[in-house]
Amino acid sequence: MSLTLEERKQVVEKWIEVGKNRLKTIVVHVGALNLPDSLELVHHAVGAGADAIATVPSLFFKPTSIDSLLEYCKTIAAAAPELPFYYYHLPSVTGVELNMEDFMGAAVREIPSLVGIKFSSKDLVDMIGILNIPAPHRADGKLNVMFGCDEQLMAAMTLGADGSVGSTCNFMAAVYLRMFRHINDLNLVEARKEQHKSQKVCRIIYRYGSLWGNNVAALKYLMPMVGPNLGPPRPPMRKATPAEFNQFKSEISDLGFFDWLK
Ligand SMILES: CC(=O)N[C@@H]([C@@H](O)[C@H](O)[C@H](O)CO)[C@@H](O)CC(=O)C(=O)O
Repeated sequence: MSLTLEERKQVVEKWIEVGKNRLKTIVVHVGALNLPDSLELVHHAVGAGADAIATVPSLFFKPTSIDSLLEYCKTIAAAAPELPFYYYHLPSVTGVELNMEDFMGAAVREIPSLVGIKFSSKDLVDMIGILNIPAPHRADGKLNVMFGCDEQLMAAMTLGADGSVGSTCNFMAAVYLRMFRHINDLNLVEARKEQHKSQKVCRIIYRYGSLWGNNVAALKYLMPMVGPNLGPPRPPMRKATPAEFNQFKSEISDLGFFDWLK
C-alpha cells in the first residue's frame, strides 16, 4: 500500500512474467483507498493475465455494515467475473472488524466468482464459521480459507484452514512446510516446535517494527538476510540505523534462525 498504482501494476506484470509457468495461481491484490483505483487495478490484472483477484475494503471511508461491504465487493468482483475472487480480511490494518461468517455467508450467495478468503484475524471462532458455509459452486463444496496470522497457523490448520498467505512465509517457508508435514502426520509435538520458532521470530519483528513504524519495516530488513533486497521501508516508516540493523540481525541469528532454514 506504500506503492503507487503504477508501481503496483509493474509488480504484477513482473510476477506474472516470472511466475506464469512456475506458480500454480497468481492472485493479484486490488484493494485501494477507493473504488475507482481498485477497478483500475482489476482491469489491469485481467489484462496482465492474473489467475484470481483479492481485495481489502476501501481504506479511507470504510464499509460499516455487512451490506455496504458486500456492495463494494460485488462491484469489484463484477469487473472481472471470469476471475476467482477472494475477500482479504485484515482487520488490524483496515479497521473493518465485521463478522466474517456473516459476510461470507451473504457473499457466497451474491458473488458468483467468490472462492474464498484470506483470513488475517486472530478470531478462530469466526474462521470456523466460514469453514462451515456451504459453497455449492465449488468442487469441494466449501470456501477456500487461507490463514494469515503466522503465529497461529498451526491452530488454524488443525481446525481446517486450507493454507497460509503470510509475510513470514517469504523468509521461513521451511519452518512452515515442516509444520504442515508434522500436522499431516498427526505429530503435533513436532508441529508445535515449528510454530514456536515462528512466534519467536515474530516477537522480534514486533519490537523492531514498533521502533521503525510498522512490522513491514522489520520484514523488509529480514528478507535480504535470506533472499532479495526489497529496498528500504517508505515513510511514515523509517529506515533502520546501521547499529539497529546489526542488533536486529544478531537477535534473529541468536534464535538459531539460519539453522531453521536448512
Ligand atoms: C497484520 C499483518 O501484517 N499480517 C501479516 C502476517 O503475515 C503478519 O506479518 C505475521 O503474522 C506476523 O505478525 C499478513 O497476514 C498480511 C500481509 O502480509 C500483507 O497483507 O502484506
